[in-house]
Amino acid sequence: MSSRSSNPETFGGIVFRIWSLRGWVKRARLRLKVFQGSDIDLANTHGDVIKEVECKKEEEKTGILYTTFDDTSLFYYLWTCIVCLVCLHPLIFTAMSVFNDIHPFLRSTSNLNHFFDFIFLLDLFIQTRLQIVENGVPVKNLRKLFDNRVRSKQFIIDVICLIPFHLVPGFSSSFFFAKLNKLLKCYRLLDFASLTEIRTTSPHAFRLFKLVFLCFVIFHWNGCLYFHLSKIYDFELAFLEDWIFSYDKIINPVKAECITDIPSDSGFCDTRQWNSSDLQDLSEDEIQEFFDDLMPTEWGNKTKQIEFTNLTRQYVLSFYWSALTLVTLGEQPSPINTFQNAFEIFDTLLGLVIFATIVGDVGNMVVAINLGKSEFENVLDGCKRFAVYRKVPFALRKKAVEYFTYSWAHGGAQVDEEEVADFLPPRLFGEIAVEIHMDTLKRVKLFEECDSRLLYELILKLQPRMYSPMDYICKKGEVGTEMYIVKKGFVEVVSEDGQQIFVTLGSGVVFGELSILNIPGNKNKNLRTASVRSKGYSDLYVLDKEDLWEALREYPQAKDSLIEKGKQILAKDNLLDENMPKDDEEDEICGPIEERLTRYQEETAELEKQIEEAEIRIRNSHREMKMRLFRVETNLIDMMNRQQQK
Ligand SMILES: Nc1nc2c(ncn2[C@@H]2O[C@@H]3COP(=O)(O)O[C@H]3[C@H]2O)c(=O)[nH]1
Repeated sequence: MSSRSSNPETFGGIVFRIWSLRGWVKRARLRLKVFQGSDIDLANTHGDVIKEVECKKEEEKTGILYTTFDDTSLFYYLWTCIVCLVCLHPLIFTAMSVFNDIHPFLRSTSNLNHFFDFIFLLDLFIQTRLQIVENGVPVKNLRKLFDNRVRSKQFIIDVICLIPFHLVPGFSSSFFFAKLNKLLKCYRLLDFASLTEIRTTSPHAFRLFKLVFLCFVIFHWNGCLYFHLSKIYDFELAFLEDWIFSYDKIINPVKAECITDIPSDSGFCDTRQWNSSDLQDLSEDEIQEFFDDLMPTEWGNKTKQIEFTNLTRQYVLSFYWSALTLVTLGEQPSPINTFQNAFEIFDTLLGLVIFATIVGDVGNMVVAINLGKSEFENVLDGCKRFAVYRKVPFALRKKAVEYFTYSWAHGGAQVDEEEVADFLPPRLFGEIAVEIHMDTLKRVKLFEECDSRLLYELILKLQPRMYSPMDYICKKGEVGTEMYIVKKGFVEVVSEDGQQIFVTLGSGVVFGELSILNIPGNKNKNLRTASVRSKGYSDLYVLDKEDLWEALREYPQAKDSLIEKGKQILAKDNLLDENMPKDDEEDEICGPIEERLTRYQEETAELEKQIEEAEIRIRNSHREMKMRLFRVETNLIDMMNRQQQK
């Protein structure tokens, strides 16, 4: 008996031990993770490593069966365009099925539906292979992509869209209900919009198109709903109720033609002035009688023919009613019963929202389109006000205004390069800058043999600047602080009084380098050796002396080659004295000793600050480490105590 009763106890004990051991392992792993911080990733356990290797193997497989799609690729964009075009079919024709005259067309094109379903099916497949980004890396593993898609809401929508409701009894008789599920696929239009937004170079035009399209869809559905309601009310009542879609609107123009054929003795000769309001006092039966008696047979037949034959007219009038109501322009026939009132109220509210959205959106777009221009105009106005306030001579004021006009016309003020540079990562902006400026820099003879890495460094430091006609860029005898590269236009090297032109420099030429290169033997030292002025409007790149030297410090060979070329120019002008004692180069580059001392002081202060911060960080992490160690130790002791107790 005792052995029997001890058995369950032993079993329970074993289970308990396994359970507590599992708990301990779990906790220990968790603590290890906390202790080790983010450096150790527990996902790299044996099982996960095997999984990852399998994933990698699968990703490496090639061939059409293993293709995945990148949502930023051109292929995916074009495919989205195709799907969106197919989506337009249910979006337009589901609502239009309220017009009976369109049914023959819908029946004749029913074969196309299979093709559209095929496109939707293919889209569902492609979506299951759409790459996702995990930890910044695109995932290409098919199983992962499939699992991810299947778990998304869009997958459910895609599946619902593929249900063939036209085969389901009860739905098959109505095009509207048979196609209703396909409308869900219109979420792909949003995908198309966001993809286009990224790709387009005319975002404002696209946003305007999007707005117009949205309005069209809302007007379209509202117009079709209005026509459907009129059908429910029965069109004949339109003679009594102006609100309902009236054939009168269709018939009147044709009626005018028919009336000419009506015999004068038919008692219907005054029909030219005929108006539905004349019949308002009559009952429905009386109206019917009136028409049965008075209308000539020919006219009656013609009216019947017109009924439901003029689809375009029906649609256009319904759309027109819808657009007028939704943009709350008014002047629509008044509703006469509660439902019509409710419908009108709903439409008016919807219209107000749409109207507010349109006005707001269009306003924003116009502001965005003109933002650059209005900012530019503000600056120009400010400049004019300043010139008037400071009594600037008319000729100078004119010159300033002309400069503004030229810089606007040549796109200088339209793009804020600094804003773009701040937003983009430095490397990427560097690549863009290289692409833009390299062409000019390569044409510069001075940089012909320069290391391409030096050119890259220089490009990032170039500043664009524009000069007006006859503007002096530098004057002889001034201290040189920057050098220039002509991007566009011409500059003239002239004598001090500006009367004699020595040489005219065009695109790709460098000037102003002699006074900043600290060429040994330069008689003018760091002073400009000539005056330079802009011939017409000229676009220049400006390179600061400090920036040039900072770059040259890293590339001594390039520095030597630049100095050698400078020497050649100076020798040509007899401005080079090889016997001149060599200045302390450091002094020349870095400025006078006081300046250098201030700079060193600033740099030391900055370094001290950094060291202090680093010390604080080390102390904090030390304290944290100690606490973690303490916790681990306590846990280990607890655990060992518990083990001993057991
Ligand atoms: N002195 C001189 N300078 C020239 C000539 N052609 C172009 N320049 C440039 O004019 C610049 C004037 O300023 P810098 O002396 O710094 O550098 C000079 C040269 O880069 C020339 O024939 N003589």
